[in-house]
Amino acid sequence: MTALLEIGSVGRAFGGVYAVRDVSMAVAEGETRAVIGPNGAGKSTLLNLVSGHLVPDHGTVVYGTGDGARRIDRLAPHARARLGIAVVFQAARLFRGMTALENVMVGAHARTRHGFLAATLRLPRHRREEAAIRADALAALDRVGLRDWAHRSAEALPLGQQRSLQVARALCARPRLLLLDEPASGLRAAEREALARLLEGLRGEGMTMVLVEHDVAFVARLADRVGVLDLGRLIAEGTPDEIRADPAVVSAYLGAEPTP
Ligand SMILES: Nc1ncnc2c1ncn2[C@@H]1O[C@H](COP(=O)(O)OP(=O)(O)OP(=O)(O)O)[C@@H](O)[C@H]1O
Repeated sequence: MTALLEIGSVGRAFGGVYAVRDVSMAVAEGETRAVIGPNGAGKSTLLNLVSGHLVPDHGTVVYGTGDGARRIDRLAPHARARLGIAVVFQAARLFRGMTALENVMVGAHARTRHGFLAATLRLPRHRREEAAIRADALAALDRVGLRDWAHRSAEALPLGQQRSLQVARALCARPRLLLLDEPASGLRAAEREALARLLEGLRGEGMTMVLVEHDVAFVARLADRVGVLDLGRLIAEGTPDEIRADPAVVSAYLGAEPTP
């Protein structure tokens, strides 16, 4: 197995209390890895340690393969984004007053040389790049089923489609590693189904994903392997079937003893 992401004994405390404690995890290239656990288990904290929105108190985060593998745990989020790490946040971080298309185009600017400001100023030499980004953004919208919404206001979209829009924005940055923080939370059954299909499609294309979730059924369907956090510690790791049969997981996460 070639690991694309290797988390080594990371710890992060808030006010003296560890939210993530001594967690190690290797995610193979092309793998879909889920991280589950009860409220406050440290799932979002762990994801933020990978995205760069938090820096670990100790431990390492190594990203890349072969000669390209490097420590990223001190890099700022935008630097990690440039290396190919994209995030779909739980709360829709959409730019208000912008269309769906414009919101997705912002994602593509993470990988371009000139950046968003230069593009916004519409300097002549950026116009060609801008046209390419626009085409990419339209393709990403198409990919997530939102092509017809391209010119509508992003904030007018229902929650499920706002989530899909965030996936489109992340894809437009052409990520090598996609991090998703509770993507199914708050979605209605039909929206959840649409999202699961979209993520299954990405998985089929070999995208490496780390997915933080509450919903065990959602995870079981998508993940190659599942890590279970409880009180900041990784208490189990395995395939969805192994995890569901693990007594430690059943008692910690499902809050019940396994039935005999
Ligand atoms: N910025 C912060 N400041 C203080 N405490 C924090 C911060 N972020 C997280 N924590 C604490 O760290 C612990 C883990 O939180 P985290 O959000 O990572 O858990 P989680 O598993 O994602 O929970 P949930 O499923 O409820 O989102 C919690 O006790 C939380 O209160």
